[in-house]
Amino acid sequence: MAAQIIDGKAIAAKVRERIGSTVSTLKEQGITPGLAVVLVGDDPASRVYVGMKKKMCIELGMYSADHELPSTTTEAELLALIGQLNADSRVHGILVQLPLPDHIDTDKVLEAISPDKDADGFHPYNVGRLMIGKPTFQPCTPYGVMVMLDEIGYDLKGKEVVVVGRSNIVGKPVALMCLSRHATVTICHSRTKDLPDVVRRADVVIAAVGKAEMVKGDWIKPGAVVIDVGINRVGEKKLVGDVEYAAAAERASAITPVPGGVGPMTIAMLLQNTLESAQRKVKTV
Ligand SMILES: NC(=O)C1=CN([C@@H]2O[C@H](COP(=O)(O)OP(=O)(O)OC[C@H]3O[C@@H](n4cnc5c(N)ncnc54)[C@H](OP(=O)(O)O)[C@@H]3O)[C@@H](O)[C@H]2O)C=CC1
Ligand SMILES: Nc1nc(=O)c2c([nH]1)NC[C@@H]1CN(c3ccc(C(=O)N[C@@H](CCC(=O)O)C(=O)O)cc3)C=[N+]21
Repeated sequence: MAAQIIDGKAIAAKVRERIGSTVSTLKEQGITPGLAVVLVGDDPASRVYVGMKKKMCIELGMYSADHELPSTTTEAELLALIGQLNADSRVHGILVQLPLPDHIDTDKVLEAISPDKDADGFHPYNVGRLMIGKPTFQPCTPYGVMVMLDEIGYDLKGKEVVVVGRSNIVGKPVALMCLSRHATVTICHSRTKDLPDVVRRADVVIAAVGKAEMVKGDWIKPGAVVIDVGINRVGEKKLVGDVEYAAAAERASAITPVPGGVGPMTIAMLLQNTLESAQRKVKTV
């Protein structure tokens, strides 16, 4: 049976529509949710993402503040900008696009962002909240994966989830979110033994490795759900995921495509986090 294709583009559009109407209500109360995006250097892919974020912010009626800095920006200059954005009452969410140039200490920068404006959910305070099961800002990509599973009505309780990849921005947080929904979770990485056999146990496979089509179709248990977070450029223009899509789609019950899967959800959830931040502020003033 052909797999259901989980249309991230369509689900993201739905999420944005909901955000848009809540933004209108907030504006009537005199609050415009605002997102600041900081880009250091001129990585072309980063530029594309930053452009998409800005466009969507404006479409939804949010305030958008963009800061594009040269790659020669010092750590002190970047920290000073973050200090300004922390203090700026128009800004409810701050995102510093990663990766940063090598001469800048990424951890230091992420920790400088006020935890109550941390739209990426990367600050140790928010990571800790997620760890103890009391999330405030949830990292966008894993949050988007959860919304996709909700959208297809998939209940994780008691299911075997195998996450391939253990990064702080995808693998670890997505594993914690599945755990909090009562899945039995295995996290794999570059030193995992017999990866194909581990993946074969999975009711849900979440691939976040960054290696084109490394998860093979015949590793997928028939009927499993496949979430492909990977974005790999092959050749000039083509994008592929971390999963061998065509072969996996023959066995899976549902699968996310690349492009048009998890990627668009990430941006939608960034806007959602900014909105939630503005809403929390309304409650405290
Ligand atoms: N769709 C979206 O919105 C987003 C997509 N991405 C994409 O997701 C992918 C992963 O990103 P990210 O988490 O940042 O990547 P990282 O490079 O930070 O992490 C990759 C992980 O994969 C593991 N790994 C590498 N090789 C293997 C292997 N042969 N077998 C098993 N595990 C392996 C690494 O293991 P170890 O820890 O042992 O080194 C590491 O834990 C990338 O393609 C990225 O572009 C990322 C963010 C958002
Ligand atoms: N502080 C920070 N937060 C991030 O969330 C962050 C980051 N830095 N650095 C880079 C990664 C990557 N990332 C993506 C977001 C959207 C798509 C996306 O929308 N992709 C489209 C394709 C877009 C294209 O054609 O290039 C899709 O999958 O359909 C992809 C990747 C966010 N990241």
